[in-house]
Order: sequence, then structure tokens, then C-alpha cells
Amino acid sequence: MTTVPDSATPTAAELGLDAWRELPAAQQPNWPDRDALRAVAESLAGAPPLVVASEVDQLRERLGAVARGEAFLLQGGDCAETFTTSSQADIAGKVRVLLQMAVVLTYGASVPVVKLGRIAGQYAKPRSSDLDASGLPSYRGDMVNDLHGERTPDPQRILRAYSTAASTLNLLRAYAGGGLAALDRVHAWNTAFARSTETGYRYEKLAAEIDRAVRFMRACGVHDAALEGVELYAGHEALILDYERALTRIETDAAGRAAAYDLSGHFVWVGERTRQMDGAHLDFVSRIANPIGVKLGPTTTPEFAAELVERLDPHNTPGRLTLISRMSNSKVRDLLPAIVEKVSSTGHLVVWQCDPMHGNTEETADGVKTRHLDRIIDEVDGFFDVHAALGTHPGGLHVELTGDDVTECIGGTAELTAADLSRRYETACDPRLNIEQSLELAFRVAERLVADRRRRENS
Ligand SMILES: O=C[C@H](O)[C@H](O)COP(=O)(O)O
Ligand SMILES: C=C(OP(=O)(O)O)C(=O)O
Repeated sequence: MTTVPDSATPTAAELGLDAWRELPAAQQPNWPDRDALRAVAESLAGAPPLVVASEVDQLRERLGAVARGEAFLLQGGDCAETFTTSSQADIAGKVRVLLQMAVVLTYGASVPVVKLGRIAGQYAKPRSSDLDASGLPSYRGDMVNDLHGERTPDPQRILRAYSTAASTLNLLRAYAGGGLAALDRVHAWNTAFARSTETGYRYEKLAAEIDRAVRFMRACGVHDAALEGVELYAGHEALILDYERALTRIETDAAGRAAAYDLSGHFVWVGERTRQMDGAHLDFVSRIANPIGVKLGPTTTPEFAAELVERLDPHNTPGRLTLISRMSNSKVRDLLPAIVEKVSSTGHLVVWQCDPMHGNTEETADGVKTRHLDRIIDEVDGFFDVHAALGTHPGGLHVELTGDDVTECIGGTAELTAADLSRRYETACDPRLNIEQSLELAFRVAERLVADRRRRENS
């Protein structure tokens, strides 16, 4: 139970919640008006948090099961959420595709799935360059500047990010708790577009089996809450530290321990471009009680990963830390084994999650960013190969996707090519999987989970 802090509760200063301010912070916007930024942060600090500490603790427990190999983590959503694409239809579309993928994994591989959106906070983006191709300051996410307009960072946008996150979470909770997420709606999650595709048809067959099973259970008098709704959590990259800090609260957990919680979301992660050991981002997340993630790209050394684990998970709490590898399909089999071995030798139990998107971005001859589904699937396969060889648990998947029929990634059963990209290329930053590609990936992962389990049982 979360209680209001009493006089024995440590202060923010004692918890070092502002220590990051003295450290180098990569990828922070160059806010022209620091007073306006301070005023925004103060107003957020007095506003209600977006989630509550008990939910955060519950997610940490669920991720503990993933770390122990008892469950699988599915994380997905937009590359960059925008204010204009946060409508009811957009949110419902993302929730539906996540639920579809989760059902494919749960039913196909008989594994409990922890469902986590890249949602209700994914409004800030790290960029490779300060300027874009046209020489303008780069778009850094709707929390910072405007993709189609003013590129000067405006702190008022942080307030709009907060209110968009609040309305997104409101709908998410409503969908998760009833109606849309009930298991007898499995057919309804499949849109008309998806139904017309080869993978959507495969999903329909699976949905029909689930439907029969659910009707059978109901006829037997089973009325379990798990049939009526789902637990759906929200996460985003903790990039703009002024936002994250302003939504951090000191709370007391069920055991009576006081701790700082970043209540902008249930789960936050530190990205590949901001994971400097002596930098502001790792310092900040080291001081909050949320389950946290860190992206690990191909420059990660095993020593760095081991140091990270000791620093971010000092009490060896399964579920506290998720290591998200994003190596590229060509490097994952070479680079990941030494990292997994070194981390395992520390005795800490982390969640190993594969982000097969960010190492596999390529440009077409016309300079359009895309990703090929074959490379995405191959990185996931490589991730499973590494964990199968080492006897560790391939804990999860982290993908950029949308509930729409976009044409941003190429490949898949629809055999999208570079020529198809202009048809419906809508992302504000990186290319996302469309519904059919997302489902195809889920079926592949379910098959792989089953195959690996059989191999283990027979060995
Ligand atoms: O989503 C991740 C990053 O923000 C993105 O890959 C950076 O893209 P850029 O290289 O175009 O800046
Ligand atoms: C920027 C991202 O990824 P990475 O830090 O791995 O590049 C992201 O996930 O949005």
C-alpha cells in the first residue's frame, strides 16, 4: 500500500534526486527560456502523478517472473508518439495489436505475457544529429518541438505531453479493465485489413480456438478476472530529465520503506545515446524504485554491462533491471554471448529483452529510413540462439509498431518493397511494423519459444 510520506520520510536531497543536474546530460534540448522551463517543472511537480507506486511495484513483480524464466515481456508502441496521433482510434489501434500479439504468444507458446506499451510518454527522441537533412534543428519529439512547424524547443510542450499522457493512460486503463480487452473479443481485435491478409487469417483461426475455449470455460462456470481484462503497463524512454524529475514522488511501499518513484510511467528506460556511466541519465534512474531498462548497442562491453548491473540493481531484485539488446542481426550472435555470460557471472537476475528494430535501420536509395522484417526476425532468432546456447531466458521483445496499415518497414508476407514505402509512411521518426508484420513477428516468436522448450525437455 502506498502511504503519504511522514516526517521520517527521506527528503529529495537525501535521496539525491537532483544529483543528475551536476552531471553531463546527453541529448537535452537547448531550451532558450530556462525560467519558463523552471515554471513548467514546478507546475508539474504540484500536479497529480500519471501512475501510482503500487502499480509500479506490481510491474516490478511481474518482471521478476520474467527474469526467473516464468513469463515473457512484450513491449511495443510508437517510435515517437505525437499529440495529433493520440486520438481514441490511434490508442485503440495500438492496444489491439499489442493484445493480438500477446494472445498469439500466450496461446501459441503457453507462456504468461507481461504487456507493456511504449505509450503515454514516448514524446521525446534522441537524435544522431542536431540538424536534419534540410538544415533545420532536428525534430526531438512533440514534448520538445514541432515536426511540421517551430523547431525551437518550447517548455510549454512539456505540459501538453503531460496532459496527452494523462488522457492516453485514462483510455488505456478503461480498455484494459473491461470491454475491449475481454478474451471473448479476440476476433474483434483483428481489423478488417488484418483479416484480409495471410497472417491475419492465421490469427483468425487461432482466435476461433480461443473463442471455443473461453465459451467452454464460461459454460463450466469459470468467471476469472483474467478472462475479462488484462494488466497493461506504460513505459517510455526517460530522456528529458526535467520532465521525469518533476513527476518523481517519494512514496512508502507496502513494506513501509520510503523510496522515490518516477510516476510519469510504470517503466522507464535509458537509451543507447544516453547510457554514459558517469552521465545524468544513469544517475537519475539509479535513484528511483521503478523497474528500469537500459539499451545495449554493439559498442557495449561485457565489463560495462556488469558494472551497470551492480550499479542499477544493487540489491539483486529480479525485475528491477531489463537489459535491452539492440545489436543488429549481423552482430547479435557475436556480441551478445560475452555480455550475457559476464552479467550472469555477477549472480544478478535481469530481464533480457531484444529490441530488433534499432540496430537494423537502413536507408533506401531515395534516403527513406526503413527496416526489413527479415533482418528484424533474424535478430530475434539470434537473440534466442544466444540464450539457448547459454541456458539463460530470452525474456522479451521490444518493438516499434502501430495499429495501422502503414508501409514503413519492408518485407513480410505482403512482401512490401522500397517502392511501397511512399504509400503510407507516417511515422514521426523511425519506421514501425504494421499490424500484419507485428503479428507475423509474434507467430515467429511463439514458434521459437515452443521449439526451444521442446529442445530443453528432450535434452
Ligand atoms: O528512435 C530512435 C532514435 O531517435 C532514432 O533512431 C534516431 O534517428 P536519427 O538517426 O534519424 O536521428
Ligand atoms: C531511441 C531509441 O532506441 P535506442 O536508444 O536503442 O537507439 C528508442 O527506442 O526510441
